[in-house]
Amino acid sequence: MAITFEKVNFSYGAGTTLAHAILHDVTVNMPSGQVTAIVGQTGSGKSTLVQHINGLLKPTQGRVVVDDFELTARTKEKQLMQLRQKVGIVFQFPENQLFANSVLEDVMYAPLNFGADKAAAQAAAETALRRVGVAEALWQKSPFELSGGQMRRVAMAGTLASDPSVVVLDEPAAGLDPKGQAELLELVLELKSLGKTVVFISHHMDHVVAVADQVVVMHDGRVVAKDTPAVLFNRDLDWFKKMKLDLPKAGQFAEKLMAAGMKLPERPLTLTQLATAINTEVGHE
Ligand SMILES: Nc1ncnc2c1ncn2[C@@H]1O[C@H](COP(=O)(O)OP(=O)(O)OP(=O)(O)O)[C@@H](O)[C@H]1O
Repeated sequence: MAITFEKVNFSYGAGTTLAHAILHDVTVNMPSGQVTAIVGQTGSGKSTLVQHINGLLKPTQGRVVVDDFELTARTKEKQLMQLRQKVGIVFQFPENQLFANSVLEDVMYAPLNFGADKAAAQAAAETALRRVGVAEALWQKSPFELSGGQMRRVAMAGTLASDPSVVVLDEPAAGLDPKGQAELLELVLELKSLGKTVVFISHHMDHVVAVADQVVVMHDGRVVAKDTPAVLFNRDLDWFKKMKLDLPKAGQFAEKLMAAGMKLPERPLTLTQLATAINTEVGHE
């Protein structure tokens, strides 16, 4: 499912004296079945942008089209269920997304909410928990007894259990160790191989190099570039400094991949290749 932003402007508190304009004339498309990474310095509007994809936020002006669904300032709350069935989102702070007494119950919520019966919801939840690597021993525990990395995986399973066509991940690598990061990237590639459209926000340029088909760069609420990683990371260093993006690390990562005999467009990588490359890059956020 393709996603298109057309001249989207967004202000928190629109129409009040506290209006705070965040997105300015954002026009960008995220092609169906591909992985789009959103990068940009902190506060550049990345989370605000992606929260438009499932209608958590609505454009103050302009429109967002997801497949055949059109989201505008006039879209009614009750129409949003249709959009939310297509789009699953995992938030930056996944603990805010967990609520039930047990991990399994938590992950069953979305399929139940979208009309699955209990047996089907449980089967979907179990498949999703296995896919994201949550051990069966944890399924009856309270989600709040888990580590940050485990909570993130449960939140991810909760999103995948209803089999959305579009998966949006807001900084999914936060709180994951290098092995977890490599597994996450592998999951992103697996979602792509299942035909899903994946949008992920990242501060890890190495992750972006590894899995993104295209990279959207945000700066002060505007989209300032949309390129393939190979084209983007060949830009002039001063441009990256201006955008406050950590290119040297991405460059080193790309060099390491190439030294290991891989060309940038040559993907997917294996889990071992990703883990090796990421392990040598530990130390940044
Ligand atoms: N609920 C809100 N009300 C008012 N302003 C907000 C709200 N949420 C975010 N903002 C402001 O919007 C701007 C963009 O925030 P956003 O979270 O979209 O940036 P980001 O690029 O995702 O940042 P980060 O990388 O730190 O997560 C920031 O100036 C932030 O202070």
